[in-house]
Amino acid sequence: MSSTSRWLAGPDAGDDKYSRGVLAAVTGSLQYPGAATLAVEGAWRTGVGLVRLGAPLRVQDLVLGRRPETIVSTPEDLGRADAYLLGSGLDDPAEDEMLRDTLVGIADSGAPVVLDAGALGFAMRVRGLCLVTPHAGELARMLGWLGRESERADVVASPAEHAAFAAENTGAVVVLKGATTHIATPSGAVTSVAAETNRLATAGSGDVLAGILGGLVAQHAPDLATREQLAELAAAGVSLHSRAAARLGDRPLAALEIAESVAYATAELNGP
Ligand SMILES: NC(=O)C1=CN([C@@H]2O[C@H](COP(=O)(O)OP(=O)(O)OC[C@H]3O[C@@H](n4cnc5c(N)ncnc54)[C@H](O)[C@@H]3O)[C@@H](O)[C@H]2O)[C@@H](O)CC1
Ligand SMILES: Nc1ncnc2c1ncn2[C@@H]1O[C@H](COP(=O)(O)OP(=O)(O)O)[C@@H](O)[C@H]1O
Repeated sequence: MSSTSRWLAGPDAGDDKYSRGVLAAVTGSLQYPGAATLAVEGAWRTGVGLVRLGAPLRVQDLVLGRRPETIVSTPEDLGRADAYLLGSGLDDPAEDEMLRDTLVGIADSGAPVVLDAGALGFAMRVRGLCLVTPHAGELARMLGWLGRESERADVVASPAEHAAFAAENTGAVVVLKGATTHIATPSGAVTSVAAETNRLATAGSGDVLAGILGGLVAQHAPDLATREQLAELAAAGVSLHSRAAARLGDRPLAALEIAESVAYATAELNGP
């Protein structure tokens, strides 16, 4: 079994929806409602057992219209999960005290967490395993919070080194997105995954990746013990995202198509 397909294996006869992993996502907002649909679709298509979504009512309705399998609630009433995805399409949680308290509670819970976009600021608070998924501009912002003032151009000029610095100083596994995605662990190891297609450069594509990573982390939460394993899972997720786009051919892509394609890309990567 390849290091990628190890993380993409399907259920066996003894499995049920709970043993296949429960992901709880706090994604989407009134400003960016669509990000929740993209992340939730990406997560479902990895084969996770159940996806819960905590979001405003309008966002819940949009997601249910697309994926009625999802269990929806407000963020405060999310319930128990094996892993959490926080942040894609989220307004700045610092502006909303109730939302911030909910995210702090999740960060403190010890469960594995994937942080994207509006929740990247929680990286230092997460007690369990933590994966963060910034693009170059977001990583520059994170580095400022860590006391290393940086511009997006600095990150682009030496991406692996900046990703490793952020990983070492937050304790999180950093997935620095781009045409080549650099995955850094706090010990300083960096794995680089070149995208199979530049068609991934489209709005919402990163929200789909966050959903994929959340879905995979939820499926493997019981056997994820180290940050090195989490980094290996992240590399598999990045390859899956890339394959999902590339298998659609060299044509313009919308992010939801990439999410839909994830299930078929899984089958391709797992081989016959
Ligand atoms: N359909 C959706 O709901 C989408 C939601 N998204 C969410 O949007 C939020 C912001 O993500 P970003 O990656 O845009 O954050 P960035 O930090 O790159 O940009 C923040 C804001 O700056 C502006 N901006 C930055 N670069 C620009 C440029 N070159 N030209 C014009 N405007 C520019 C945009 O208004 C943008 O929203 C995240 O929460 C993300 O998850 C995006 O993923 C796109 C799709
Ligand atoms: N030129 C490119 N070639 C290939 N993949 C890219 C390119 N630019 C960005 N990507 C990928 O597309 C996704 C974009 O994510 P992100 O920047 O968060 O956008 P969004 O916020 O719109 O979802 C990431 O997975 C990134 O690795």
